[in-house]
Amino acid sequence: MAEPLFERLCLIGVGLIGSSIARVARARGDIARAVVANAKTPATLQRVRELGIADEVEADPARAVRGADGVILCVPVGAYAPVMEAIAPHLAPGCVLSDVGSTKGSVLRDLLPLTPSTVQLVPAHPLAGTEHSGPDAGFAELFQGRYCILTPPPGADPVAVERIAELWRRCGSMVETMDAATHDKVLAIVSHLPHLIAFTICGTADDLAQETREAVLKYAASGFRDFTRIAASDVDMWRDIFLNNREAVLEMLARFTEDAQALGRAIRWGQAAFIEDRIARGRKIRRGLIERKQA
Ligand SMILES: NC(=O)C1=CN([C@@H]2O[C@H](COP(=O)(O)OP(=O)(O)OC[C@H]3O[C@@H](n4cnc5c(N)ncnc54)[C@H](O)[C@@H]3O)[C@@H](O)[C@H]2O)C=CC1
Ligand SMILES: O=C(O)C(=O)Cc1ccc(O)cc1
Repeated sequence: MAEPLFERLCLIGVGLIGSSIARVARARGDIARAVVANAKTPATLQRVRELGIADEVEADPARAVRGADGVILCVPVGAYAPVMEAIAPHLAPGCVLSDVGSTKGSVLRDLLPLTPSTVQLVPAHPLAGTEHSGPDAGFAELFQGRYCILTPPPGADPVAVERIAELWRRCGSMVETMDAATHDKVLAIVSHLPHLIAFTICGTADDLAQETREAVLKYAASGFRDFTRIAASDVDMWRDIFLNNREAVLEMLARFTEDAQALGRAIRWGQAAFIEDRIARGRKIRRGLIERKQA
């Protein structure tokens, strides 16, 4: 077996993503010699102890990071600033600081100014997840065959970047690198806008008159059901994503609204060719995605 990448890997937050990393580390043995878990609530800490997925469980984030050569923030992105304030003075020299957050410009904004010069910041975002949250929701196979995007700041130490890249490869992921602004634009359209639409459509259905709403729930076929799956996602996490990728989400929402209104107009005026074109584009994109997966 290869040498562990980290002697002491500290996970701040052990929900779906943090506990999945802990599970992979436990299952493989070549990611960290010891995993230290920190969480906000005593209930989560207790559950992590019961699950036996970490070597140490520590309630105080400042104590948790002491002596760690790797630290990964696995909390909602809105919690980064206060968490970083608490841990920054206690990060060991030479430590690699990473994260798994869904927005990346905000990570540089919140972490870089407080990162000691002896610590290397290498942000990451595994494009893998579910609508479930908490330590019980995690599983070791979550990252397998999925992309993980690294957004190292300009001038990042290539050795530190490679260490985080190798961590994700050992989790089964395909690693890509891009700048934070590009990441945030791409994710706004492929992930953040679809969630915004799902939350909204469920709210719209819920606002309908009692009678209609009941019929919607009773006859919910796959279209509406697919939206309800992602609309079941964690409230804190998604509030923080929207607030921390504001510009890109609003830009994609504006484009989407314009396009949706154009389709609405075509329906109003009976423009069959326009409607057919929009549907055909959707089919083409879906086919392309499936072909890429099979290739
Ligand atoms: N859920 C998903 O599908 C994915 C989530 N992410 C990102 O991963 C991060 C974690 O998400 P999940 O594991 O899904 O969330 P989760 O809700 O399952 O777990 C979050 C953890 O953070 C802790 N926490 C929350 N607020 C905190 C605070 N103020 N201070 C300290 N700890 C705090 C919670 O106690 C919990 O242990 C988020 O930044 C999210 O954007 C990235 C990829 C996929
Ligand atoms: O459950 C789903 O469909 C997801 O889209 C999961 C997800 C949520 C947030 C991310 O930043 C990445 C993946």
